[in-house]
Amino acid sequence: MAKRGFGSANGQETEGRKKLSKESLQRGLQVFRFTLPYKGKFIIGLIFLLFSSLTFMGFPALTGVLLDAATGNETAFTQDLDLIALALFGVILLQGIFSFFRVYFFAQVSENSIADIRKSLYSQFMGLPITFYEQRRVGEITSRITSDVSYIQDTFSITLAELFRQVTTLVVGVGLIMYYSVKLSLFMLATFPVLVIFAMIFGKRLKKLSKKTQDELAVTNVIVEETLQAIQVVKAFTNELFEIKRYRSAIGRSVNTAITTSIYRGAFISFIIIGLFGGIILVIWYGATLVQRGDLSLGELTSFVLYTMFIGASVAGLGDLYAKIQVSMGASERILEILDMPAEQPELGLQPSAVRFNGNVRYEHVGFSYPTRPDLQVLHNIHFEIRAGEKIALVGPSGAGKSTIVQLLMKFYQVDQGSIFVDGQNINFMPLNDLRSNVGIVPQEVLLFGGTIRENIAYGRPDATEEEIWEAAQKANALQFIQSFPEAFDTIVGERGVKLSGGQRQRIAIARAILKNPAILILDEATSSLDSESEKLVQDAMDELMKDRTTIIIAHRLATIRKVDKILVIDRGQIAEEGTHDQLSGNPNGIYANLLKLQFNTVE
Ligand SMILES: Nc1ncnc2c1ncn2[C@@H]1O[C@H](COP(=O)(O)OP(=O)(O)OP(=O)(O)O)[C@@H](O)[C@H]1O
Repeated sequence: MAKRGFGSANGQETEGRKKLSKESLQRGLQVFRFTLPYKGKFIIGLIFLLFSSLTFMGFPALTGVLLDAATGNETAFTQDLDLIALALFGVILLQGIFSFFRVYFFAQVSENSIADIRKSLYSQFMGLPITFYEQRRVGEITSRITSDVSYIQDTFSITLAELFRQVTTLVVGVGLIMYYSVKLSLFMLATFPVLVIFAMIFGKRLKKLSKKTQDELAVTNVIVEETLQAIQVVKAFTNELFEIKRYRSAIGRSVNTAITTSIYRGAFISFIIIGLFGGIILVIWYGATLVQRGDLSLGELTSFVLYTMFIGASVAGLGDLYAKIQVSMGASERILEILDMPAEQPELGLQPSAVRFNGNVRYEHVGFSYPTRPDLQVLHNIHFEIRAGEKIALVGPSGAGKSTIVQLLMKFYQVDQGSIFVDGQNINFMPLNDLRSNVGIVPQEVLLFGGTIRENIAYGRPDATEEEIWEAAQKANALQFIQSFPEAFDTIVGERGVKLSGGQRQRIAIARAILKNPAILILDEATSSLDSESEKLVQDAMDELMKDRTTIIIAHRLATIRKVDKILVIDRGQIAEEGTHDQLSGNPNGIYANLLKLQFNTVE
């Protein structure tokens, strides 16, 4: 039952951490185009960042001067300890103020540009064709707008500033220590490469283990996600214990890996502590000998040691920043890849279409295979015509291609062979908005959005008035049950609301379609049968909806389609028979007559 590999959103984090190549960097950096509208604020933020980094670098120097003044060393620019201490306060105060503005301006840039990225992504999601969604998991797509975007947000708000700060610290710091003592600086810098090489080897191993821990955790999350989604199945098969055991052993594995990882992490941290502080002890020791020889003052040594610590911290920080940048470059590549995909209709208008069709539909020798399964031809030479206002029914065995025929009319997919015409116009050369706003659909499985019944009906036409909604509900035979709820049209439905029955949901869908008032209607009959009273209410509502509209009914119960103008029997992607109910049932060897017999017997 478990869908292995589902919910890979967690794995994405590590997956996306590719090595930075020149091309990936160039591509990834394009995400900065979203900060362009805020470049003024970005530059101001950068200036404050520079100020705050530089003032911070004044702190060790002044501390050294304070010590030199205290020990009566002539090199101090003043011997007034109070004044130097005040200057130290001043530096820290300035640093605090600059930091405030840096955070404030960077937040403005990052929040606004991240919001812009999210808006663009969502608009793009709305505009991408159905095939995009068929080739990807929903979890994978949503992680673009959730986790990938947050990686970039981190970059805009923290990582970039940190990078800038660390580099400034490194450059200015190395310059300053050179100024204090070239000898000591060279001695200090000689200890660094050793530390860095060790840290890199350790770090790599740790990264691998962390990935393994994450993957193990992802597996446990998949179990929770799946079983909670399909809790009814778990309970129906009394597999609770089985699932508990499965979850427990997955958790056990993840704990074991996490503990092994923590040993490495602990070792890594102690290495850094011992290595780094060991290095500092060496520097202090060598520095002390220089002080003893009179080559360096005590204050200078103190400043030197403080700068060394700053430099050490920024080198250590840079590795972490590099990893973060890798992740966000990966995330930005994935986001840009989606933004650069061709949308279904580039002209996606915000205005509803004003074009009104008559409803003449013609399929001319249509052949089709789904883009996801190009080797399987689903439709062959489908050829028929419906004149405005006529009603036709598509019948045939499951998997014959009935739904595919109507999906092509909505242009969810492009036909491979032949063409489809609406009012004599090839739908390939027609604005999608015009086409789809003239086609209404009442699907088999009605999906309601979380919200009120009113909102769900108004989905057919968001600008509908209260009276129109009321009228549509009445025509759809839905008014009675809606008014039986204490909250009537304000009743919340959907996942966290009242659960409506199949027949009630269908009538909401019919009310939606009535509001939309399309020239062409597609009725996909529900396979699960309703009780006879509900069935009659739904059927009456459908009859009302079909009035004066071209209608295509995907029929599962043949009793409901006796009055249609034409029945097309679809078999293995072809029109096997065509005619009225009387014509088709008169042919005892025909598929339709046999289907009729079969259903008749089943009903009996
Ligand atoms: N999105 C899709 N991608 C790939 N193949 C598909 C897709 N949808 C349907 N198919 C395949 O196309 C064929 C026709 O399916 P279709 O849903 O049109 O049949 P149907 O007659 O409507 O069946 P039913 O009565 O069970 O709804 C089937 O073989 C099905 O597996």
